[in-house]
Amino acid sequence: MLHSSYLHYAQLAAALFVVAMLAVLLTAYILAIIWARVYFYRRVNFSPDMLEAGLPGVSIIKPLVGIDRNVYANLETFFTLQYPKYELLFCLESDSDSARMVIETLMEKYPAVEARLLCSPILCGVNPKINNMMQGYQTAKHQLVLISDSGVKMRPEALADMVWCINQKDVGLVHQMPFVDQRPGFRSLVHSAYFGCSHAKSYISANCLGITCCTGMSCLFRRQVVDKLPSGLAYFGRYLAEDFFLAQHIQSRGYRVSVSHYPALQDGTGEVRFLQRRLIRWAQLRTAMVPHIILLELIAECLAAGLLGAWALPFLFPSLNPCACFLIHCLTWLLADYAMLRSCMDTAGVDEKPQFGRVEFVCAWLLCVGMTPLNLLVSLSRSEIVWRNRRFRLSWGGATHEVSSQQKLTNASSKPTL
Ligand SMILES: CCCCCCCC/C=C\CCCCCCCC(=O)N[C@@H](CO)[C@H](O)/C=C/CCCCCCCCCCCCC
Ligand SMILES: O=c1ccn([C@@H]2O[C@H](COP(=O)(O)OP(=O)(O)O[C@H]3OC[C@@H](O)[C@H](O)[C@H]3O)[C@@H](O)[C@H]2O)c(=O)[nH]1
Repeated sequence: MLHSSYLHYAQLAAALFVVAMLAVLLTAYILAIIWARVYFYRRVNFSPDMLEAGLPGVSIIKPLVGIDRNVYANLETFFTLQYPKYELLFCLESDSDSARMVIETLMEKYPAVEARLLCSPILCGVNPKINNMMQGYQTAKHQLVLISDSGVKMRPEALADMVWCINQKDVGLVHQMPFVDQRPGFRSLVHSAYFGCSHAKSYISANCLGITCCTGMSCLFRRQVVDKLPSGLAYFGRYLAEDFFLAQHIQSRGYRVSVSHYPALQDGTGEVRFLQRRLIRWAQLRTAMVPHIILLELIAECLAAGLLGAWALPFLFPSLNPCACFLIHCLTWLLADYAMLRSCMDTAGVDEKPQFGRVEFVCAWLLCVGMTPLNLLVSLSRSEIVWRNRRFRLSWGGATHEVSSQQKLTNASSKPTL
């Protein structure tokens, strides 16, 4: 008797906790949607003083391996940036890389843009992206450095925006929230539904709470802060999640990390299974660095939160039907996700009209809602990370070692710096 009343009180407490948690999640989600609607695509103007003093130069490092989808069109956007002073540093892992021809064609088409092609990666750690970028970093002329992944497209005004953000008080790093270039097709919609809904919700909430959450696909930072480390950017070569540690380092030096008004436009036309592999890899990185985060992510997802709600609400209000609670929860989540996606799109500009229908969106959304918890669970079951033909093993905290490499740095043995 005593035992069953304890059980009842424990269940009551758990149900109240779940309902309170769902209310917090919903409120946080609504705030994140409003934040995105107000913040993204806001036009900024440089102060006359700053314009008079001259805008700072930016060295843009583009690490490239092979040909990505739409590589020509995406890279071309870096030759047409509306910014007065920048250099492009294309970093290849070998001079026979297939991306070389594309870059040379673009360099010929835009001779006025300062651009260099580098093909001698510097082996300084396990992270192949850092190894590749170091050749550009060492020769970069400017104090502001932008790391920009190969598959990212840049709007003409985005670089100026990032420079404006980094010139705010105490800002040491500015990153673009990963999003997707709006293209027709179901694959692109799945990418948009993932990055514009579930990912945007976590990314924005974390950043608004002051939690370091920075993806290295597009981030601008002050070189002088990184160069305080004896080996500079090379220091982060020991981690696979160099972006997380870079942002942490910059914060530890007393600088703020801020989000650009323009999300990063990834290509998003790749196959869904590749997106899934990438998300599993990212989840593996997060698990190694901040293990408790995965539990939080799982319960902040639509399905888990819905199942918890479908138990807790009828427990508190026995007249409620669990199935109805679950369906209403999913519908609310779907509408919130759609609102978030629209907030991440430039509704007043180029993306004014979505290039997809409602039914298509619901299908893509269902796929993402099912895929996200599955990815998190798969990530927990794996001990090795595979990234572009290389296998790695992570230790708790994020330090990494390579298990095997099928694709060695071509120049590794011939350069004295390696
Ligand atoms: C409606 C509100 C829902 C809030 C749910 C918040 C739950 C998750 C909170 C933070 C997770 C953010 C994940 C963003 C995606 C990051 C993508 C990624 O994995 N990128 C990696 C590769 O580029 C990168 O190396 C990882 C960087 C970020 C890791 C995030 C660590 C956050 C640590 C937070 C710990 C305290 C959480 C307390 C939250 C209230
Ligand atoms: O072996 C490699 C792999 C990748 N890269 C470059 O690194 C960039 C990102 O590569 P991918 O697109 O494969 O990977 P992701 O988009 O998942 O990267 C992301 O996750 C891991 C983080 O360390 C990265 O900072 C982040 O950009 C590309 O520009 C790619 O060309 C290399 O230079 N060498």
